[in-house]
Amino acid sequence: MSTQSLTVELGERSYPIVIGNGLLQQVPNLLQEAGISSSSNLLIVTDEHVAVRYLSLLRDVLRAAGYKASASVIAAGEQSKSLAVYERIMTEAIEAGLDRKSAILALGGGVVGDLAGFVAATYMRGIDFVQLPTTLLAHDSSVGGKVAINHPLGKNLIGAFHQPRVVIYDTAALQTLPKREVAAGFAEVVKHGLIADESFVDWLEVNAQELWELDSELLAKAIQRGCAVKAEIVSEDETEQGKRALLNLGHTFGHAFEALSQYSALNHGEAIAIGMCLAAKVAERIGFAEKGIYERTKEILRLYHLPTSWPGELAPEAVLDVMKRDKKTIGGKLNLVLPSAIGQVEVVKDIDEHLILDVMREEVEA
Ligand SMILES: NC(=O)c1ccc[n+]([C@@H]2O[C@H](COP(=O)([O-])OP(=O)(O)OC[C@H]3O[C@@H](n4cnc5c(N)ncnc54)[C@H](O)[C@@H]3O)[C@@H](O)[C@H]2O)c1
Ligand SMILES: O=C(O)C(=O)C[C@@H](O)[C@H](O)[C@H](O)COP(=O)(O)O
Ligand SMILES: [Zn+2]
Repeated sequence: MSTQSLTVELGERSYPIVIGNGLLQQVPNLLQEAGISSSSNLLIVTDEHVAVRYLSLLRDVLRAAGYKASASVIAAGEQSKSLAVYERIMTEAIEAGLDRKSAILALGGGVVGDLAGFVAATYMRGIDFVQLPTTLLAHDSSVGGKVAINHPLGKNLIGAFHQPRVVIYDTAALQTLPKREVAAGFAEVVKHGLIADESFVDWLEVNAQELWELDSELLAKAIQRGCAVKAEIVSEDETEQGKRALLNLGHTFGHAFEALSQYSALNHGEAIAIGMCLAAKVAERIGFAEKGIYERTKEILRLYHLPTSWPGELAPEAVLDVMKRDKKTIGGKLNLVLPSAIGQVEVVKDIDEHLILDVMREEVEA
């Protein structure tokens, strides 16, 4: 497969997303093209699973090209998106002598990208960072500049908008992903189809088996289309004044599931898969979408081995309380992203909370 590139158009802060097999070897060249010089120290942030597979390779190619890079290795998993781990990386950045011309390289999935990006956004009031995604889900998290850590009371509540200088996506890394994480990544791929492109949803249905087996040509197409949907929306509305909220399909429910399960029982992709089903069911119930959208949403997510039913013991009332801390909630009013058809979504305001509770209670009993 050849290397593909697309651009997130943001004026002076525009940047490329470069996608290809074996791209970790090309990191020094791509850093130079992005204007990241070898005069100041770099800090690679990664997690323990990724470090054992890819850290030496990255350090070796950087060293050979004259870059000096320290590494900060965090525990794998969502619980690392915390103030405590943020503080630890900050300390390591200071000890490594990072200055205002330094850059942070986020080598990993969305946890590493969100956390390292937030360190970069705040270290000395903001330094450069580069996304080196290694999960399928990170086709979404590495693009768009939302960087954040979690609070026990709510997901991504502490964060910033800080765009990377370049996204370097080595698709070879996906071959070592555990299947549960492959499934999680497809939740966001499917989301991009459900938001913006019915024909992409059809294609994801037809090719589900080959995609699940990580056929490299098809996978690269899925990643490119997902990134393109995201890049276009981010280019129009970088800081979520309007349209960008559409990328949050399923997330008001999903983020509440994650927070209530202490960021451990469900991963992000699983949580938003269930969330997208609930959004479809609410949409049908209020007459916003035609009957059938809930079933089709569930079916496509099942093709990718994702959960579609209520997560365990969580009480709907508790879920609703946490949903109210969603960043789309304004003046105490919940705003939900709902599908009107496959490939079309809108933010719907002032939905009766009792109706949302009824839908969730039905799911508990189903
Ligand atoms: N900023 C955004 O726009 C955005 C978008 C979507 C999701 N997110 C965030 O992304 C996070 C989820 O990201 P994720 O699903 O990538 O999770 P993750 O970063 O926790 O990675 C999942 C697991 O896969 C392992 N792993 C990563 N790459 C591997 C590889 N190549 N081989 C083997 N194992 C590998 C990790 O160690 C981890 O155990 C959530 O915190 C979510 O909120 C952010
Ligand atoms: O980039 C966006 O905008 C998204 O909403 C993408 C989501 O997949 C992602 O999970 C994001 O981190 C959620 O943002 P939040 O503002 O709801 O925390
Ligand atoms: Zn998400």
